[in-house]
Amino acid sequence: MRAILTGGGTGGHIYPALAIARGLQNRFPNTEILYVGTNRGLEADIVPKAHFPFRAITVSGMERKISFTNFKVLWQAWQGYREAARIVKTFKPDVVIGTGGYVCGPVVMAAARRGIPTLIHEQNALPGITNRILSKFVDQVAVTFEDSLKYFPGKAKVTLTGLPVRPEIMQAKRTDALTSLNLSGEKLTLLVFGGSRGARKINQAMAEVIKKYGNHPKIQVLHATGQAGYQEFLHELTNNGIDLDKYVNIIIKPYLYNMHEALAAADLVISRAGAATLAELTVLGLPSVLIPYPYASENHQEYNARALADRGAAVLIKDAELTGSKLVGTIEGIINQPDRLQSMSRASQKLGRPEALNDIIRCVEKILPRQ
Ligand SMILES: CC(=O)N[C@H]1[C@@H](OP(=O)(O)OP(=O)(O)OC[C@H]2O[C@@H](n3ccc(=O)[nH]c3=O)[C@H](O)[C@@H]2O)O[C@H](CO)[C@@H](O)[C@@H]1O
Repeated sequence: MRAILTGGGTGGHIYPALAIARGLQNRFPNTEILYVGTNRGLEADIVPKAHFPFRAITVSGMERKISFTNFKVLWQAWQGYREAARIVKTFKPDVVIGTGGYVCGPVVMAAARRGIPTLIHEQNALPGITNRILSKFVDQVAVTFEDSLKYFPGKAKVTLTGLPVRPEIMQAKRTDALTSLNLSGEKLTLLVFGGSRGARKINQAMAEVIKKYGNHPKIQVLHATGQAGYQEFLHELTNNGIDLDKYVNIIIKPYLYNMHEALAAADLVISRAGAATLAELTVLGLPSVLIPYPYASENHQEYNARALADRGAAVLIKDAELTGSKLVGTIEGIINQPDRLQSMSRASQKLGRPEALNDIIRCVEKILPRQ
């Protein structure tokens, strides 16, 4: 079996593609993978490190208004299409799988035009433009959120699969995680982070939360500021008269490399609303306060957050409305009613899709020619 995976720009498109590549190799031993991306996207760095062969094509994103740059982009798209068509012709894949981002366009189109089975995976509740266009040409569309089904009208070929999460996230044990993170088993754990790069706005609001819960007998906080915001946040705390050395129940880190343990230890999560984060929260049935990143393309994080908030699994706070006191008030409103925490947790669990990877692989099987 030979498969081309394509998707790129940000980690949000690349990690699902890598998970699917590994899933295919487990299901079909001897699967040969080729990953097609661009040299400018993060995939050029991440994919070779994940030990998959990588080929780059020329392609870049359109501006959303008519401009000279767009003519250049169209010319590049045509070049990219020809490069993709050559790669598809020589690699002779049995299936081509796209996970979003501009680079998917020419690669998946080139395969579809040659009659090669194609599948795309959409991570967000509001689908990206490339996937919306490609959905008209591919054999299967796998989606993460029920809310995005309406953007893909060809029902027969659209399947709600969810987004694969890292295996260690489902395996981590709470008691081991608490010990490893130096947290207490007697306190309620608030886990706070702002997506993989952190979020300044969330950090700013957290100063008040830390002031409120510093040395609280029943509550502890694990907060990842993002690498870039760490020093600034520590200064902010000092300026607010907060001396972290005096608080035994507050842990501040630049980044959580052991997110599987942090999630296993958490009772309530405060974060942005990226698709991977939400897949992790729901697979574990974690309740959350979500503050969508407002500058994500077409504000898609708000749609992701609403998919949870509308079903009672999360409380949504708009970034523009976020203040320290609003965050404290929202947290208090949840943790002071034990029933609410539990009902949010049950609603979150209902949305979790621990079988996401297997379901995506089953979609691939459906379109493969009979062996
Ligand atoms: C800013 C932006 O446009 N982000 C988009 C990007 O997500 P992006 O990949 O930036 O963000 P996600 O929330 O999807 O994932 C963040 C990942 O980082 C991990 N993590 C985070 C902090 C930390 O300290 N340690 C750690 O391990 C989280 O567990 C999660 O697995 O692609 C996703 C899928 O298309 C979109 O839904 C997001 O909106």
